[in-house]
Amino acid sequence: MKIALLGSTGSIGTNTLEVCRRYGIEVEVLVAGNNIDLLAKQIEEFRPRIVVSAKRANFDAPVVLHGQEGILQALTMCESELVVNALVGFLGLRPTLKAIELGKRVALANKESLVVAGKFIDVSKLRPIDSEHFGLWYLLQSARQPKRLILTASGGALRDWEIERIAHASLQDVLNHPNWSMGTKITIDSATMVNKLFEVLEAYWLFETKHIDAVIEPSSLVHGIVEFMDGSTTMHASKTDMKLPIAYALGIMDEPILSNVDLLAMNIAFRAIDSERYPVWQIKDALLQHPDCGVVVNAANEAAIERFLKGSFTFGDIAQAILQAFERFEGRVVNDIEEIFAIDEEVRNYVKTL
Ligand SMILES: NC(=O)C1=CN([C@@H]2O[C@H](COP(=O)(O)OP(=O)(O)OC[C@H]3O[C@@H](n4cnc5c(N)ncnc54)[C@H](OP(=O)(O)O)[C@@H]3O)[C@@H](O)[C@H]2O)C=CC1
Ligand SMILES: CC(=O)[C@@H](O)[C@H](O)COP(=O)(O)O
Ligand SMILES: [Mn+2]
Repeated sequence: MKIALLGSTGSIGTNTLEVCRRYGIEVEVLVAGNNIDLLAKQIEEFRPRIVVSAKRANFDAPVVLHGQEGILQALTMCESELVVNALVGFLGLRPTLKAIELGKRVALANKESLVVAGKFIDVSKLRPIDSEHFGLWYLLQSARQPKRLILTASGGALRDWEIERIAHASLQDVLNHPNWSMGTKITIDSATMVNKLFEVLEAYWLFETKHIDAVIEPSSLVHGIVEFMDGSTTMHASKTDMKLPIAYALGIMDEPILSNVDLLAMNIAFRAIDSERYPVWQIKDALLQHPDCGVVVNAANEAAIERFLKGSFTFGDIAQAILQAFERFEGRVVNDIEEIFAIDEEVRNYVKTL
């Protein structure tokens, strides 16, 4: 089997390459952004036929492309039937759509694709990499009737902070995730709880139910929970290591991928998600009622994070921008995929004015 890997230099990308290394999977395409040095090392080891970087650069590969158009060209040119989309943000949407249009399957880490355009994505072509959705998928293999799907959240870096201090947390504070080592953007999303808001929408598109909720599980050892009609509740537990969901998404199953959790070291307790600590959580039900507004929340979040990283927004401003954008663009219905791109731009421009 060979794969096209988009986002090879990131947290999911490097974990994917570890899985490829371990199970001898050929990598036909490597796509990265600006981490040219790491990309060059990956090329030396995996010898891909096609390489794409954000900006024009020289690499030792038969085909070298660049930019977002280069990613789409690489997908068209490659033979791989499986594309791992580990790009971060809205930028990942066109590659997801293109891969599906070309008849390929997508191992999807780029949750933003589903958040903004779930309505236009054939989910039967997807294998979810997100740990909670992998956990839910695992639990849903039984033929029994589920009643409610529950995602777990770590609570993020600020989960034990006094609420009054949170609005002025620094980037360094926010990046101190308690359990997972991930890219900057998703780690910020974890601290605002936007990540879980996105995962609720992701679960809605993947599993076609609105009976979805989330709770905090501070150790991140339980990933997904299913309540069944008969009164049973099952939970998926595994170590905080993305190689398990990634391996399954690559078709490697029932292998000793990870060691099991140490039951005697587990101390599982659940907490409710509090909208005072995580203001974005107040729109969770409204967003499930209006899933087309995922594009609004995503664009506001990406534009607000950009301002936070540049210093013109505080951490607290991120949630406020999302809530204001959600109110302003309330109930938007999206009729076709090009409208997604138009709304995305409109919302980003709106956040610039705040
Ligand atoms: N990390 C995790 O454990 C999990 C992540 N996810 C999701 O997976 C996705 C990736 O997350 P993560 O790996 O943490 O993110 P990272 O920031 O670690 O990696 C992002 C990748 O995208 C590449 N990239 C960024 N901009 C461009 C561009 N313009 N052109 C080409 N490539 C680009 C980066 O390249 P470069 O670094 O070279 O600039 C990097 O390879 C996100 O959607 C996230 O929400 C979901 C569940 C768990
Ligand atoms: C590993 C993974 O799937 C992430 O999405 C993780 O869930 C983020 O942590 P939070 O639970 O803090 O959002
Ligand atoms: Mn997750």
